[in-house]
Amino acid sequence: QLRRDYYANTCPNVETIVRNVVTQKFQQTFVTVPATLRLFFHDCFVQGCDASVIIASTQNNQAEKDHPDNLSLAGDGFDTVIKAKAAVDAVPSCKNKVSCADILSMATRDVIALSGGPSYAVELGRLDGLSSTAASVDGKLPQPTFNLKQLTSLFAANGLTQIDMIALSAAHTVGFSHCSRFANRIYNFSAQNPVDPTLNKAYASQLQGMCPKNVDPSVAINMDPNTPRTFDNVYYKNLQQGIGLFTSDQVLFTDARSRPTVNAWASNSAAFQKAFIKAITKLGRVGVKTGSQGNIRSDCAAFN
Ligand code: HEM
Ligand SMILES: [Ca+2]
Ligand SMILES: [Ca+2]
Repeated sequence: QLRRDYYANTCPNVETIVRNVVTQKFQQTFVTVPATLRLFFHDCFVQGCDASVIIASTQNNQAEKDHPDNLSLAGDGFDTVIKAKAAVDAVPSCKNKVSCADILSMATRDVIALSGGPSYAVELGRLDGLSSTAASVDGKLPQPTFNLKQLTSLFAANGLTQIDMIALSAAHTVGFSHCSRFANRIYNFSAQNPVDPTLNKAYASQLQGMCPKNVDPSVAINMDPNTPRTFDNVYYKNLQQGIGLFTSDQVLFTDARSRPTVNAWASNSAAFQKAFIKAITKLGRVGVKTGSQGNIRSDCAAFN
């Protein structure tokens, strides 16, 4: 029931308003890109794309954003949505007409384009959800230690195919990770191999240099060491070289069932972009709320 022209009558300029805010925020900090993109993913996989992840905790409710899997969501993603919402609501005819879930979908489309990724038309018409609990996040988000089967089944639970999963994983072509998320691959990996043998040797020593054993837990490193600020298919070229940061990245090349797709997209950026657009459009349809299942929040971080 999502439509491209959902706001044509109520707020015809909404896409321009959001894009202007996102562009301004992007000029202030590149972190806007990965932060917004990951926020969209973590929203859609928990209770659907309904901005439940943006709700702040209160005395009576521990919200999704305070679940351990969401604590590393960067503040700039939340800030982008809050600022875009304020700009939309500053237009009298648009006030309280556009959902936070749709603003996050538009902002995600915009950050992908701003960082060199594909442009696409975004579907609209999501309502904002009426609940957000930390408990509801349990088991809903993929872990960096996941193997192909685990990744595929979690994405399948959201109506996404293995191909969609491989395409969406390319989001790791931008952004940062804290050292703890892959430390198991560079220290004490197994009895036979102190370092994960699927990791490129030079990259492994580089990672050990940036993430020494007792590193400050706030240290974060680029996930794509080659083009960290460009949304591109270098993600797949890296995997071919053993330069996938997480087990869940590298397994896409290590596992013979997904390797052909990685190889195809490493050598064909247009094919990757097409698959990515298809997959992120499907991601945006997950668990969409309509009618009495949701509403339009006046403050994205609080229920009305
Ligand atoms: C396939 C399974 C996935 C796993 C296991 C996974 C796991 C992770 C982990 C552990 C981090 C590092 C967080 C930190 O230490 O701060 C991360 C970062 C990130 N993830 Fe994923 N992720 C997956 C899929 C996705 C998808 C589908 C998207 C978006 C479409 C996405 C977007 C991002 C972005 C943009 C970052 C960087 C965030 C930043 O720099 O603030 N990830 N992911
Ligand atoms: Ca959600
Ligand atoms: Ca890149």
